[in-house]
Formats: sequence, structure tokens, C-alpha cells
Amino acid sequence: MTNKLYDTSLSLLTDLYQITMAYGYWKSGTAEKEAVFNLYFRKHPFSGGFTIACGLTNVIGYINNFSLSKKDLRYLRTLTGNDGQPLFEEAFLDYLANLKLTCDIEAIPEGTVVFPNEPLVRVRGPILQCQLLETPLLNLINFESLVATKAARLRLVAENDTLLEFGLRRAQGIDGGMTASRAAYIGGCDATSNVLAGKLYDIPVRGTHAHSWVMSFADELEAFQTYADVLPNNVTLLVDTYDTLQGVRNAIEAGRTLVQKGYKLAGIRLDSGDLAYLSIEARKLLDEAGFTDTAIVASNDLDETIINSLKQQGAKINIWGVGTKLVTAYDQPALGGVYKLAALRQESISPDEESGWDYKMKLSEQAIKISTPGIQQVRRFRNERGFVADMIVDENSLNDTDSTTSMTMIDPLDFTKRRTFDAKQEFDDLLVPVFRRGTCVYTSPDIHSIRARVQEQLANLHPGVKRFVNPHTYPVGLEKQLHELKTELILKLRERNEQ
Ligand SMILES: Nc1ncnc2c1ncn2[C@@H]1O[C@H](COP(=O)(O)OP(=O)(O)OP(=O)(O)O)[C@@H](O)[C@H]1O
Ligand SMILES: O=P(O)(O)OC[C@H]1O[C@H](OP(=O)(O)OP(=O)(O)O)[C@H](O)[C@@H]1O
Ligand SMILES: O=C(O)c1cccnc1
Repeated sequence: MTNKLYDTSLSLLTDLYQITMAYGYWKSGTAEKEAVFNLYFRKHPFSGGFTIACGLTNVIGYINNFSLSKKDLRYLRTLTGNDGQPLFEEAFLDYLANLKLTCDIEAIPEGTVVFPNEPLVRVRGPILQCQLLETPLLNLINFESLVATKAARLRLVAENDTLLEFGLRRAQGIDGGMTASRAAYIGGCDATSNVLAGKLYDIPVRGTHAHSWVMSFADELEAFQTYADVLPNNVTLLVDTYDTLQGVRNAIEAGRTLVQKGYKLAGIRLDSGDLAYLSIEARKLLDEAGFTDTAIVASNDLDETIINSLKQQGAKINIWGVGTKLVTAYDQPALGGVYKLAALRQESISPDEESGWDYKMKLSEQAIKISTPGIQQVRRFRNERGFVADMIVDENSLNDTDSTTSMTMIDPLDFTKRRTFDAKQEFDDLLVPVFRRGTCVYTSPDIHSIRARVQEQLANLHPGVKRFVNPHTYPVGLEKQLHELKTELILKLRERNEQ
């Protein structure tokens, strides 16, 4: 990984079935057969209208470090089947020991807004290698994209207020905490309380103090004054240990001493009770005492709905500290990203000619679960007001169309809905080359640029797509040729099944 948390190789961070399938491909002589897999999700999290792509930097780190160590192989050698015999033969383990990834990988850059069914990552290469990457890629992209999306929603309601991520203590283990801190910053938080994330990922760190500080003194005023003496340049006082408004008065008193010494009372923090009422009353007390610049921080199981409601109630809160509900993505703890085979190289007929592709898809009774075949690109059309629509297009047909041809997009859920974009319509192709034959050809932007990208992207989305209640569906469709190809393939597969 880019910033190493673990001393051990992560190459076995996959499901056993990926390795048993890899063995199957190797044993049956198809390991090198060229395949294309797409990683995509089917539904936005949190009943929202957009998702933020995140996790690519860690995917790159994972792939760059992919190599099975002697210890990994020793472990695989111990695995047995239900007859007690080894699962894998020695020659396969030798093959794995020498395996170097040679895939071509395209991906949508981190911080981009993305929509259902769009490939966020496309992996093309020997099927055995593509298969081994399925689980780690999903693990890395699903969680980070989920948390980045949650943070982006919080940023939308927090508007220009400061947003702090306080989640480490309630996060899902070490990696849950570290990954969430990174994704939360990218999604729109201003800082984290997680110091290791600050160090490893270059995220600003911020914080106040806990109730234990106040409780460790005989009285609250003494606790505040001591804190202000020790850290006069970083004083945000938690005022709700005993009685919030009395706590504010004590903070003001400690603040007066700070001012006399040439420092300032940076803030107070509310962590219980009616945060709207208490912030309004605290603001009055602070302003009356001349502490008009002192910020009011609020925490206590906040999420975007509560922040929105507090704002509507006229709460005087400038800084929001959000922990549990952000880092655990409380109301939807997983993004359902999937990784599906989309094309397989045909048997070569002549050694001089490159053979074509067999397009592959998974059928389902539910239209939404039918995968899309082909070597896909996502073309995002835009105009001066922002993003207009995304079209999933097969790269082979892109190669066939010249720059003067218009393109027609079909709504996958209602084929009668069509939209034509003429050649003058501006667009960006979202998938960019990340690996070429196993070598990384992409430099991840620094974390601050990725974070800035999220806000630029959101500014290009219609407000209706960003609203929380019944958001408007951003148009995503299939390019006409790809749609026709998919329909034909569905009919063929259904016909074959009926026979
Ligand atoms: N004015 C408000 N409008 C909407 N939600 C609020 C308001 N004030 C606080 N909340 C939220 O309501 C929830 C109240 O939490 P809870 O019932 O635990 O109360 P509490 O005051 O924190 O109690 P405790 O002292 O036990 O922690 C929290 O999620 C908090 O952010
Ligand atoms: O509510 P969250 O969004 O998860 O934010 C983090 C919470 O963690 C702290 O509480 P905790 O009771 O653990 O410690 P404290 O004594 O510092 O309040 C803090 O006061 C917040 O309430
Ligand atoms: O610094 C804080 O106020 C903080 C840090 C972690 C969790 N809750 C609050």
C-alpha cells in the first residue's frame, strides 16, 4: 500500500474461491486467456442521487505490491480439501510464486461523481490475474467510496461551516478507522481527530478535549483555566459536563484570562442536550461577553439529517464534529459494488491476426442485475451549466466512429427514451489508463487535490440530483450500438437456456 499499515504481504487478502478458480484456470490451460472485468455498483448509497469514487490510490498501492511471499505460499501449501489432501499442487504454487501482474487497468479518478452501472475500474488481462484482483479491488473501492459519499453529503448540509471527523473510536477496526479518515477528508471534511491518519495521509488534525479532563478536576472552572494555561493557542472547551450554560459562563471566565495574556478562546463544544437551543443561548452569552469570534462546536451522534434540521432551527453552530455515523456509514454500512466479467478473447484462428472478443453477461430476472458486456468507457457530456448525461459506450465502437458522428444514448430501463448528442457536444471520457501491462502509468493527485475535485464535481451537478429526498436521477444510458448488442446477447442467452 502507499502508506504501509501492515508489515505483512496483503496478496492473500482475497476470498479463497478466487484462488481455487485461479487454480482451475491454470490447470485447464486457460490462465492466460484475455478477459475484461468491470467494477461497478447498482444503486447509490443513502438513497442519494450521487456517489463519490474513492479508493484508487490504495488500489494502486495494492497492485504495485502484489507478490506472493514465501510465507503466503507456505500457508497455501497447508490448505486441504475434504479428503485431507492438499488443495493445490506444487507446480501451481510455483506459478503463483513467480506471478507478476500484467493487466491493463483503467479507472475513474478519485473524487469523481459516479452513477450506477458505470465501470469505476476496468481490468483487462489474463483471466487468472483479473480474478485474483476481484475481492481486494471491491474491498478497497466499496468502503472508501461509501464514506467519501457520506462525507460529501455532510459537506452539502454543513455549507461553509467547518466539518471535523471524530470517528476513530467507533470505527470498524484499525483499517476501518484509517480508511474512513482518508475518505472522509476527500469527501469534504476539513480535518480529522485521527493522528495516525494525519501523519500517513497528510490530513489536517484538530480536536478539543474530553469530559474526563473536566471530571479530573475539583471544579469545571479550574479544569478550563488549567487547559487554557497549558495550551493557550488551542483552547476549545467542552462545556456540557455538568450544566451547559454554566459551562459556557466558566469558559468565558477562562477566556478572559486568555485574552489578558494575548490569546483567544477559540471555541466551546456542546456534546449533549438540545443543540439548537443551547447553541443559541451560548452564542448570546459569548457575544454579550465580547467573544464574538469564539466558535461553537457541536457533536453527539450527528449526521446529515440532524445537521440539516439544526440549521433549519437556527442553531448557532460553526463547527460540526461527526464520528460514528460518518465512519461506519451508519444508515448504509456497505456499497454494493460488484465485479463482473464483460468480455473474453476468442480463440485465435491465425497467429498473425488478433482475434475478436466474445462479449459476456450475467442474466437475471431483475433488469437492474443484468450486467453490461463489452470493453466499456464512460463518456460524460457537459455544457456550460455542468454535467448533462453519462453514456456507457463500447471502446470498439468508439474506434469505429469518427469525430463528426453524433451518438445516441438509450435509457436502459426504458428503451423508448433516447437522446442524441451531436459531435459538437463537449465530453470527457472518465476512465483513464492506470496500469499498462502491470506497470503503473498514473500518478494519483495529492489528497488535497482529490478533495478539491469532489467539490468541483458536485458544483457541476444539478441541485435536484444532490437533494436528499427523492433525488432526481442523473441520466446514464447505453450508447445505441452497445444497447443493441446487449439486447441481442440477452435474447441469445435466453434462447439457449430455453432449449
Ligand atoms: N435540536 C435538535 N434537533 C434535532 N436533533 C437534535 C437536537 N439536539 C440534539 N439533537 C440530536 O438528538 C440526539 C439526542 O441524543 P440523546 O438522546 O443521546 O441526548 P443527549 O442529550 O446526548 O443525552 P445524553 O446526555 O444521554 O448523551 C443526538 O443525535 C443529537 O445530535
Ligand atoms: O457522537 P459521534 O458522532 O460518534 O462523535 C464522537 C463522540 O465521541 C466523543 O464522545 P465520548 O462519549 O466517546 O467521549 P467524551 O467523553 O469525549 O464525550 C465525543 O464527545 C462525541 O460525542
Ligand atoms: O477532539 C474532540 O473533540 C473529539 C475527538 C474524538 C471524538 N470526539 C471528540
